Amino acid sequence: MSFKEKGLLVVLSGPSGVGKGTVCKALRTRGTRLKYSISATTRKPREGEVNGVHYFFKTREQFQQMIEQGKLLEWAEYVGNCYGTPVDYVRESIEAGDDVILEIEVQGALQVKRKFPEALFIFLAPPDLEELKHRIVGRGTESADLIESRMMVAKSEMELMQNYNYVVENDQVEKACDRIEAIVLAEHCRVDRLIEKYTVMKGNDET
Ligand SMILES: Nc1nc2c(ncn2[C@@H]2O[C@H](COP(=O)(O)OP(=O)(O)O)[C@@H](O)[C@H]2O)c(=O)[nH]1
Ligand SMILES: Nc1ncnc2c1ncn2[C@@H]1O[C@H](COP(=O)(O)OP(=O)(O)O)[C@@H](O)[C@H]1O
Repeated sequence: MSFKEKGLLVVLSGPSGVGKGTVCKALRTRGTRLKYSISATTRKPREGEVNGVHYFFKTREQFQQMIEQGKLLEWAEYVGNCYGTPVDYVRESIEAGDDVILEIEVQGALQVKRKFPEALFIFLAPPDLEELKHRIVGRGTESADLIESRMMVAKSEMELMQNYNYVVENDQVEKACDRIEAIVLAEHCRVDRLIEKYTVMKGNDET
């Protein structure tokens, strides 16, 4: 008998503006074998964002209903808006043996850690806080007030990086992608070795 390998849940987290979205997009372009969960949010769509592609855009009432109906694996309020991960997509993909990546903020990542301790937690870190601010300003999607709020949150989020399995510096997008791919591959090898070990043990038991 052999054990069926489930997919990995990869949680990529880190402060706003560090480059989570950019790195995930680059991983997709490379064709890295990961499925991307689409979050629900009460934030208004930015220009060019499409419902069901970038986010599922919800009203506060609809979001509250999702929480009450247990439809979210985790959720968090972040700079005045709610964000959450629909649970069904994650569970079904993992059961089917597919790896899933969540690109979420730090509070949500801590909730996933309580529910899915076996997930792989990767903290994406900026080279320094000056560069982080530079990236948020450069993106041009936030007002001055919101930039300051996001920087305040970022500083407290940086203190939580010790809760993660890995810290990946996003100095250059392609290098960050290489590091993430290597971490996922190493985790698969580790799980493969464990499966092999337990399959042999079980075989010995049965003889
Ligand atoms: N907890 C949680 N955070 C999320 C989720 N989806 C997105 N986020 C995070 O919410 C924060 C704000 O997202 P957004 O408004 O799209 O801004 P941006 O990611 O900084 O461009 C980011 O740190 C996202 O990673 C989710 O489903 N759950
Ligand atoms: N390694 C990098 N070097 C320079 N700029 C980057 C890097 N990664 C991302 N950026 C830029 O930083 C800004 C924020 O990136 P984004 O992916 O939106 O961050 P997040 O999803 O973490 O909020 C974008 O303008 C993006 O082009």
